Amino acid sequence: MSLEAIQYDNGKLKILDQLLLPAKTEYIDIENVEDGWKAINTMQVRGAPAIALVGSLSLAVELLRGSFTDKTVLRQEIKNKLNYLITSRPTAVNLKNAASELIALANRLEADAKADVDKMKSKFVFAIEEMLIKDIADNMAIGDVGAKTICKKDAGEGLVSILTHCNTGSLATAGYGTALGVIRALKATNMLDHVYCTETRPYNQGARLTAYELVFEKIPATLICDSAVAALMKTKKVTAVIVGADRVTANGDTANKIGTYQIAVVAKEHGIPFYVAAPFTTIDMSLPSGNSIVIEDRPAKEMTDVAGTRIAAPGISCWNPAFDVTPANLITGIFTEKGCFKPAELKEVVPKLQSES
Ligand SMILES: CSC[C@H]1O[C@H](OP(=O)(O)O)[C@H](O)[C@@H]1O
Repeated sequence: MSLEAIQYDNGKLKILDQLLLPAKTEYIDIENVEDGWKAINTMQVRGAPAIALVGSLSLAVELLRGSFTDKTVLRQEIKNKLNYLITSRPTAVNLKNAASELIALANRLEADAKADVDKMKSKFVFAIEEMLIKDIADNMAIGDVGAKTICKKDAGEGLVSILTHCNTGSLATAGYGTALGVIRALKATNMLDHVYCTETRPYNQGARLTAYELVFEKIPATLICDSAVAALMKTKKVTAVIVGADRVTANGDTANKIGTYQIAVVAKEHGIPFYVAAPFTTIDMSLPSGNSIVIEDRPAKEMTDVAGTRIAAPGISCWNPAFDVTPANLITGIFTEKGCFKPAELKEVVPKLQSES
């Protein structure tokens, strides 16, 4: 059983407070949208897919606690709450996509003369619960696509060693993970030799979360400093780099955790393939390139303090962007549940696949 970032059962929502990991495993109740917004904004829960799920589920639990007599009032309430939720963190596209789909669903349900307001609410909540189940299935498919691609193109005769950055596992999704899902799939097919995970300063998703997941599942792994990536590639075997994504634009540029861009540059220098793993809906065709992605700035305190103790010199100014953008020319392929695509293929394949779904 993997570590569960989200526990949802019949209208009750709990999240694992990831700010306390790995020292403490503590779940907190999410009873409404305000709780959901705060948990996402403070990064008690994080990871693009998990953010979308917790935001949507926080609305579901709030609606289940409330009662409505009018479908128009319910639809407007849903729209207001979702537009508020997407202000919690701007860069990852998953919550924005979920909000757009759920607002469109609310409009359809309001227009459905056969559904009264109670039926509208129950159908809306059921749709959110289905998102949770779909996320788990999609993650398994991403893992399968990634593992098969790497085994076919990069493994050669031997086992593979993978470098990953940040956390993209069960603590960032509803289950198997994205980049870490590919690693799990490689392990499951006995193709994995070793995993290197970066600390991922300043929130330390790698040291605190990815290392925790890898140790928990007895996956052979080594933690490295963010600054050790080039030396690792120069001195040890790295078959491929696999990272997650918060948003992929139409030309294949990808926003991901700060530090991803420099890993891609160093991978190019060493001739190591660089893959992105993400749900298909992370591809945002409305943005032509990475220049259009809003990059979230986080508080300086997340850099200057470690475990509540200040380590940076008082008075120093800080720049703490949560993400950076890796240009498409540094990306070998993008693993999604619908297949592996080269960045240059997106403009052609994405519209076709979107029309099929
Ligand atoms: C599958 S999670 C995608 C993405 O989210 C992480 O960012 P954060 O921890 O700030 O939410 C990181 O960029 C992961 O790659």
